[in-house]
Amino acid sequence: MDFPEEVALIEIADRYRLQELIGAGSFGQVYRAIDTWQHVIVAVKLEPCDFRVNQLENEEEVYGTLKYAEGFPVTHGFGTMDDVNYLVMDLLGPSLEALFHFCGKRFTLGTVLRIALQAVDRLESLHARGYVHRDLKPANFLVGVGEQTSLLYLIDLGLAVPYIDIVTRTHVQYNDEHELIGTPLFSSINLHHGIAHSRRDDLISLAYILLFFVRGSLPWQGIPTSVKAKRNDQLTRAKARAKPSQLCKGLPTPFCVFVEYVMRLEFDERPNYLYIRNLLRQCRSGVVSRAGESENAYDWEQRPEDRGAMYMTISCNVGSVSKATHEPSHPSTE
Ligand SMILES: Nc1ncnc2c1ncn2[C@@H]1O[C@H](COP(=O)(O)OP(=O)(O)OP(=O)(O)O)[C@@H](O)[C@H]1O
Repeated sequence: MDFPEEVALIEIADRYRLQELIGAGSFGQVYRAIDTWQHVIVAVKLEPCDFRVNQLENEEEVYGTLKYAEGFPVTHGFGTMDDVNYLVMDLLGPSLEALFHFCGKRFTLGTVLRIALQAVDRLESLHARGYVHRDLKPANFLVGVGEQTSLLYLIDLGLAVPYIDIVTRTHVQYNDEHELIGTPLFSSINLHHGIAHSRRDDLISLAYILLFFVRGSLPWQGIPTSVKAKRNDQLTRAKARAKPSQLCKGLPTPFCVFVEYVMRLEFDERPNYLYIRNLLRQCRSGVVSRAGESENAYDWEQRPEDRGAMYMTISCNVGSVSKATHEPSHPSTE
């Protein structure tokens, strides 16, 4: 489908009139749109049918299994129009990537822990349905809109795959011949070694994301992230050198215990989400009692007068600092 300059001329499925581009990744473009039947605003993700790998159908299917789970957008339609696949879903707010930039590229520990507790819940929900996400990064966590601005959503399930074999109902077999999929900055060392992605790798990515938020950077940032083996060796070595105790320097002990725990998980081990939540809660009670920090505000909510400007600045999440490696045969974007 050739897009006219004026996107507002495009109506998807004779119903969803595109208004504005609000996000773009390696796979598709996401538009704010108006549902002309229900008169509500929605998000429409578009993916060219002739794209090298079509993922939108998979994404729709995985969202379908999460219909009643908190913190995942509800989908309202999927189909093909001309040569474009479309997925209609709830419109959400800015991503943690955009909010991180808005807050000067660092979050306080209090905000990181609030994010962490919700993110663990999202992963538990997804894993309970038999899927691993495989592309966790700040751009894939969004806050809600309206009454839901405190709720963290997990999106972009196009790369999600089952970790349970549907025939045998057992965990998929260990295999170390996989290409790296996902976002190299946040991928676990297991994935650099070619090991199949399992639940532990989602949790390790989450740990890296949280460390990135609270430290402002990761030690291996800046190392080129091409899938070419040699360059990944460099990245793998840098990750291996960074011990949890160093990564967590200055952070409360339970946070370090959490990072060590997820890094020690076995390939097919069920993570103890309750244990993780308890560790994070222990950190949180320390933070709240020490700093007298407001229980209910994220960093980006601290100055309500900035909120309008914030939404103006970050309403268009086009582009991303951390792009994914989605397909083995194509080098990752950096
Ligand atoms: N439901 C939504 N509401 C509001 N914004 C959204 C929604 N879904 C996606 N976005 C925005 O669009 C961006 C790209 O979306 P998404 O990650 O689904 O696309 P992608 O092509 O798979 O991206 P990537 O290549 O980064 O994996 C998101 O980071 C987010 O900013």
